[in-house]
Amino acid sequence: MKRPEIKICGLKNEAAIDQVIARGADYVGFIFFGKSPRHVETDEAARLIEHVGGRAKTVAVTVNADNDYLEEIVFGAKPDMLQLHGKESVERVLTVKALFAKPVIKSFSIRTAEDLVVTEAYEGVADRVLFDAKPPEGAVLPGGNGITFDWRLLAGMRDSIPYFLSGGLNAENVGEAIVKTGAPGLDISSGVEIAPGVKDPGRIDAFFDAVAHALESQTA
Ligand SMILES: O=C(O)c1ccccc1NCC(=O)[C@H](O)[C@H](O)COP(=O)(O)O
Repeated sequence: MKRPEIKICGLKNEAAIDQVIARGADYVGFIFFGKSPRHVETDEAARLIEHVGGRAKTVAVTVNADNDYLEEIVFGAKPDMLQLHGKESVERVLTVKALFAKPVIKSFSIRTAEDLVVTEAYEGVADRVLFDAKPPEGAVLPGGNGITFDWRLLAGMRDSIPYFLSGGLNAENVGEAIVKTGAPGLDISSGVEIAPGVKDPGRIDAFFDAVAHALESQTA
């Protein structure tokens, strides 16, 4: 089985960035959403992205951001990619790509099979898609809620589109997620934290160890 690409989201300091990259993260995500405990200001993100220094792809995660905010992020922080984690339409994704010339990851909230149907319209429009769990009613955050969805819904997705499986992944369940979905990408945030917005070295190591173990078991 091919090793899935791994994206660690919601990073806020150099030590956690260095650790996840050393352990093999392919993408590191920075949250630009004021209500999130993982939010980073643009100047802070610029420093962190400079610190990454090309060792992993850097992703700016935004939620229904307007052009002014995207411009501030793109030119201020200089991420490699934009993640659109709100209710951005196909047209909005096309506009963002045309205006800012950055690859786009479009996120979707998934609970039922119908939630996946709408994502088809974005094929060939978004560069990658990310399937996250639908937040609970009344949740403040559209992502980073640490909840899973029914991975069986992804049956048949294996080859059709490069996607990240996201939502509630952690060291305990990532092996099962890999086996059940064969996802080409995995995305995790709160599963490697000890408190909202606080990444934990032990949990980061446990997560990467669990991924390695699952892949070894597959090839054995
Ligand atoms: O993580 C946040 O606080 C967040 C806030 C607003 C929009 C998106 C956000 N996270 C985006 C991600 O890509 C997370 O990694 C994804 O939702 C999975 O989070 P988790 O279930 O905690 O692993």
